[in-house]
Amino acid sequence: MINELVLQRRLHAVWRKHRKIMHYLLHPDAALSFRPHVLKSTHNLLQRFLDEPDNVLGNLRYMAGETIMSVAYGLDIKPKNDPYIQTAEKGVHALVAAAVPGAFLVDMLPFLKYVPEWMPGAGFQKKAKEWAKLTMTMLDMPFVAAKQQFAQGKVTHSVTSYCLQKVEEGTTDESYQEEIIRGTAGTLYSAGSDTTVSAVASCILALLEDSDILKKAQRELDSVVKPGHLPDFDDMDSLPYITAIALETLRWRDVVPIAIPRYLQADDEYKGYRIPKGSIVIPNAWAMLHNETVYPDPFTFIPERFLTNDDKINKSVRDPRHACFGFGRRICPGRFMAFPAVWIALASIIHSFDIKKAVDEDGNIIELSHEYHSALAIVPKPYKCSITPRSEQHQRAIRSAVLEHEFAAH
Ligand code: HEM
Repeated sequence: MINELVLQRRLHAVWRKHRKIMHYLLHPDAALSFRPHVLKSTHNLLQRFLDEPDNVLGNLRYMAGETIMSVAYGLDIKPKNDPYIQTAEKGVHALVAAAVPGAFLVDMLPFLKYVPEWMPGAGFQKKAKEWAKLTMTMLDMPFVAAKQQFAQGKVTHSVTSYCLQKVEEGTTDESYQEEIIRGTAGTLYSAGSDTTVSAVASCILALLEDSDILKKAQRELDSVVKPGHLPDFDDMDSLPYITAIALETLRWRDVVPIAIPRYLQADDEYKGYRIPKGSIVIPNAWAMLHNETVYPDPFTFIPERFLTNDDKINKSVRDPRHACFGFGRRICPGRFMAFPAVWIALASIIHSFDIKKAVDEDGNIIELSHEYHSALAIVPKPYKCSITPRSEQHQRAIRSAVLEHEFAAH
């Protein structure tokens, strides 16, 4: 018991240090400094859709991976089969599988952890070892590369380079220890990749079901973005319908339907109900975001619910960000980067491509199953659709934006 308490305190202290660094580098103003990283991976995503239009989920994963690799470590990735992304994806899958509540009998029956590995049904122990190895590699590999880059003086703005700089300057702040920096960067990857993929992939599903929304959004973009250009963050205030689409996406298919469970450290009370110390409380964000008194017809994708009659964002409708990014001390520290990242990905895809349901060899429309992988963050299962550039000009704008990023890097 005492050992467990000591371990819990130690983990809590580490978590607080991670949060401190994340808060410092990802608060609203600081998050602005990562917008170039986000824009670059968004433009690369558009180019991937030109080259591999059928690989929707794969392309989105690559974009999210590229963003986080550059934000967390300042690493550039290869256009295909990047070893950092591949390693991180394996590590994240291990973490996701282990984090599904109740996926393993040992979650319910803790005494099972004492059962030997060779016993039938004790497969979780073997899995736990494999997963531990994958997550350690995921933490180490990009961190070692980022450290080497830093030592060679090739410094790109990132969470790791900022922290290593603090160490070099001789900071006495205990948060800047190698273990903590490595853990912080690794946590960003595991928390920030599937979540962004989920949001953008869900929105594409919604647009496939209602082509009027896509057309209306394209009209708005055409009236704001100059021909031959791509949307930018500066356009956000002029594109309320795109913002409404992003908000509706985060509400409609809430990425993390139930937030991280909490363990009550003291007795509490809610609406007359006593909640004793030691209880586990699980915030149900899904219920909040599908409450029909707040959001009428909650299972239908209706971006207009967030607009006034004169097409401005309606401040009197509850913003889904009050629930979709979690609550209290564990609220998503990446939220000030995450929302703009989802927004620019959606604006750019909608601006550049026509998106339609796919047809089979006989010309029949392939309907969508809307199936999701169930984990802490839900992600749509791979689906087929047709993504084609809206014109030659849109295609050229994508290729030249990607080239500009390449020139800027050299
Ligand atoms: C649409 C995108 C995203 C959504 C919907 C989302 C949502 C969430 C939610 C609901 C939580 C749990 C909060 C709670 O239990 O109260 C969380 C945690 C977290 N998120 Fe996000 N997130 C997104 C993107 C990101 C990004 C891009 C990053 C990193 C740059 C990030 C970093 C984190 C971290 C590190 C945690 C763990 C916090 C902790 O354990 O204290 N998230 N996120």
